[in-house]
Amino acid sequence: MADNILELSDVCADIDQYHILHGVDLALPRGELTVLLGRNGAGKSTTLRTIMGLTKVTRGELRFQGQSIRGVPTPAIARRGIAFVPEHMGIFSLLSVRENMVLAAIGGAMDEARLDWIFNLFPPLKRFWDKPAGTLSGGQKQMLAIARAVIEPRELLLVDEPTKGLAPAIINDLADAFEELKAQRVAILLVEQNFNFSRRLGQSVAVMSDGRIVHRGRMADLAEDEALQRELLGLGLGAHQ
Ligand SMILES: Nc1ncnc2c1ncn2[C@@H]1O[C@H](COP(=O)(O)OP(=O)(O)OP(=O)(O)O)[C@@H](O)[C@H]1O
Repeated sequence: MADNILELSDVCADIDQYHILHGVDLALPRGELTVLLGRNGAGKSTTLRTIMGLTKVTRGELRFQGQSIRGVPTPAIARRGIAFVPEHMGIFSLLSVRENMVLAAIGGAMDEARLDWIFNLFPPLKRFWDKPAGTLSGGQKQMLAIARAVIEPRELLLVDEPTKGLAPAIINDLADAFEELKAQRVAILLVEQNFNFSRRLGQSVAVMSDGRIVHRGRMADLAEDEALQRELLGLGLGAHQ
């Protein structure tokens, strides 16, 4: 059997009275970056929130490191080693970059060596260390949000659309940082709409449609198959430029 860090089988989830996930089957290989693709409204963000225990699961099973996390409270899921960077990043605008990081570290103490590694990953955070997070650019805020998620060693990182609204140069810096996280063998589930970014980083890929996974495989195979991209994602030639 493949060595999967997280497995979802037949997961159904509701938001209020709405059925949003309709039987999600997903397996994340340990130490790999998996991209979750799909059109707007397919259920990608809801899948991440469901893994974190933030939606009501009505059917199915979620296993992290072989153990069920269905019904486990969100803080306990985080303590088991899953970090979540939501689309809106969850940083504190009025607090400094340093204060944001201190709040993210368990017990408030930051490991010096780990902080050096983070500064190397995201140099602007060192430059703006004592500045309010609200004064950072969009890309720098995204860097801070990811840095907060990895200030403690993590087994699995869930990141929702980190490139949304960012300029190409910053997207490139973010891609470099994800390469470094991959090199550390952190498993990552990345929700993305930017196919070029996804293609560069993804090892495995899953595609969602209408609350289900409709394709799972190697990213290299999907990247080569333009007909499949069109069928699954509606991508035109523009995605390949
Ligand atoms: N709070 C909510 N109340 C009702 N419906 C919701 C709520 N949040 C999401 N939905 C619905 O759930 C479905 C899946 O949304 P979700 O945000 O998970 O999709 P997505 O694939 O991440 O798309 P996007 O890229 O647009 O965020 C959509 O039809 C959306 O309208």
